[in-house]
Amino acid sequence: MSDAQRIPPGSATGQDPDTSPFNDTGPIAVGPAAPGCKKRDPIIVAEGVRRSFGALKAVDVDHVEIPRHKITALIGPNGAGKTTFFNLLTGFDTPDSGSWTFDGNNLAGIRPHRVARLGMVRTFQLTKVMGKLTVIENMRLGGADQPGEALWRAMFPWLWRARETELTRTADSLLAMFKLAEKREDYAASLSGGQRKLLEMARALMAEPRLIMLDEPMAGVNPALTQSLLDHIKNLKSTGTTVLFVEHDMHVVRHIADWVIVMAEGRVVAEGPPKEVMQDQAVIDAYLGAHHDVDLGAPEGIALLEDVLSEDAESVVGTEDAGELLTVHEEPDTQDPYGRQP
Ligand SMILES: Nc1ncnc2c1ncn2[C@@H]1O[C@H](COP(=O)(O)OP(=O)(O)OP(=O)(O)O)[C@@H](O)[C@H]1O
Repeated sequence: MSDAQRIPPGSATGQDPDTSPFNDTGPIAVGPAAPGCKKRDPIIVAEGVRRSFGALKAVDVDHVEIPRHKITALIGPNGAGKTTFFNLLTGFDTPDSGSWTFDGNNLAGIRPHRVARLGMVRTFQLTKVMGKLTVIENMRLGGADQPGEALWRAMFPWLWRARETELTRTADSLLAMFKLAEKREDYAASLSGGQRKLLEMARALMAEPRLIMLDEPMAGVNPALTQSLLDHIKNLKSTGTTVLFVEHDMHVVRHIADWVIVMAEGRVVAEGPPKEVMQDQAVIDAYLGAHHDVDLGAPEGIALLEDVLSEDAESVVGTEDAGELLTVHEEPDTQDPYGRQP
């Protein structure tokens, strides 16, 4: 299925992720899963991407492909190079060598705002919302910037007003979905850490990305919001948006990821479907470390790991919000924020 058939993210509420046309369940990889394996339909293809800081090889990726219309988790121990890899792919940092394409476009050397305009948008581990702007002002800033917009605005102010009205309608619809409507006029600085994460994700969706990259979306999010954030991520996939996210909470990874890529010391050491990856010896050695004796292939092993994770303040495991993801959403939002008729 092509990206042209995508549904804008803001209009996803009420759609059942399990019946979405984008939920094709065929194999993701061509052949067996292995580090650097080829995908049937990759949206990102990265080749020989390396970045060192002094003697430290922070990223040393030979080849990796990110599958289109899937949720891919990038996991690995602290310092594995995950955020640096995100920074490189999105133009926030420059590699020593390497190339990568997004939907066939070569992105090496392309600056972050142009990467975003091409449809690849990211959020940050430490949110970058503008504290001195209100929530709605932050949202409007995220709207996809149209070519020649400044000129447009100066010469045809009435056209700009129409565009601003459209942006505001989209923003309000996304704020409602992310349960931030009541905070619309508040300064972003007054939001909790978790609410800022939601705002950053909602703002990223204003650009109607084809790929959204989320750096630790759950960190700092209160358990009451975690479930709805997980639902939003699943919903994005059902609208045809590809998701790549960095996450430490294995419970989250296991529940929402279609594919997992494991990094350690800058390299891709394993990849595959979540269940398989969590039984991989390289992952157990590199990532699960102290819990290497836990058998993740057995229910007892998983229960034991969940006990360990439940002691982690950021984990939803063991909280009342843990459990299966909701696939039925409260009130379907019949208003399309992009103004289209059903
Ligand atoms: N600007 C920088 N200058 C020097 N070293 C850096 C810089 N950015 C990252 N590093 C180092 O590169 C390595 C990879 O860091 P990175 O933040 O990408 O890891 P990570 O996998 O995202 O870790 P975490 O899970 O803790 O966020 C680390 O050893 C880090 O200290």
